[in-house]
Amino acid sequence: MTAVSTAAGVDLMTVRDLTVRFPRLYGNTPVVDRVSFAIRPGEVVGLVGESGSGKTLVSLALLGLFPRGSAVTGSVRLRDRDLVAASERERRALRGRSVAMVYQDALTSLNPSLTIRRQFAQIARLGGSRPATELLDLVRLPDAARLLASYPHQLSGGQRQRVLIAMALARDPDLVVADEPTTALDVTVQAQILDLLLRLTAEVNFSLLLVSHDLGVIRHAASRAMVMYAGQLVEAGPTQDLLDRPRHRYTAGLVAAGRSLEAGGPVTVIGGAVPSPDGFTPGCRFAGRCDAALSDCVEPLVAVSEGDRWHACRHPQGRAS
Ligand SMILES: Nc1ncnc2c1ncn2[C@@H]1O[C@H](COP(=O)(O)OP(=O)(O)OP(=O)(O)O)[C@@H](O)[C@H]1O
Repeated sequence: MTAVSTAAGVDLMTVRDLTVRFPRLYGNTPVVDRVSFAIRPGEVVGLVGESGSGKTLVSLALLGLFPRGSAVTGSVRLRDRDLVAASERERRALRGRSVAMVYQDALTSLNPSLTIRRQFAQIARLGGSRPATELLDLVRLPDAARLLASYPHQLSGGQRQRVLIAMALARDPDLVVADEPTTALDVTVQAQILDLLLRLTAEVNFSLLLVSHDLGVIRHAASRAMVMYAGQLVEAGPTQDLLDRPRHRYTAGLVAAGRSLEAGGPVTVIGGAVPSPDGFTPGCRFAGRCDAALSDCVEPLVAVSEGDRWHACRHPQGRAS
């Protein structure tokens, strides 16, 4: 495992040996296994990995969110506070203020029965330091009066995602965790939202952890990238180096899979790492092999080892044999 280490005292967030288990489900087998990295102020870091590799659990841990039934060890230090050791009350106080999250699907993240104005008001009650109109301006949403009076379903996907980003910035966080922030959007809107997020990191001055299965997004946006596989951080480093000269064979597989997809090549096999009482079982989460065409696939790109071979993969459900 390659840990990212930076000079002590400079880092904003330092994760050391973060391990997450679900004892009642998987016994002693961790689903996140001794993950260590650091994020510096103002830095954009990419986190990639196949479905089920642990990206979301790591992202949530940065907000001090630990799912029910999980047993968490290691440390997640935000400046001088350890979120793992902190009480739930302390974690709640830090959440949103120091670290905020932008989720993939704005439609489900926003409350469908409240106007955007009411949703901003709720955040203001939690201690939001910027008025809604200023936040909407920041995310380049014109016509604030009309927008604030709207319900989420009355906005376009891109507008909703901008609203979500505005809400994440309401309390001036030091770190924003964006979990697949553009995946649910049209391709042209994806690029706009990504560029907006990047511009805001400099303008508003926050660090960004960008979780994505899309290597193009990571290459474009992140100066440093980390790769997760089966719960472990298997490789980390400057993005360009990591993607051009991957050292870990999973990263090499992921890069090759990405190229195959870009070239419009066929998508062959789905795979994943399924935690079981005996440890991680490499293989498909749903079934064995699949020769589905790309157009039949519905899940984000993953790559999988099958012996020494690596494959471009998408969701094969219904097509697996
Ligand atoms: N609340 C939970 N209870 C039990 N197991 C969980 C829970 N959350 C995650 N897991 C398991 O932990 C592993 C890592 O999950 P996680 O959601 O972090 O993966 P991921 O890399 O974010 O995947 P995806 O890209 O599909 O979102 C998976 O095997 C998942 O089934």
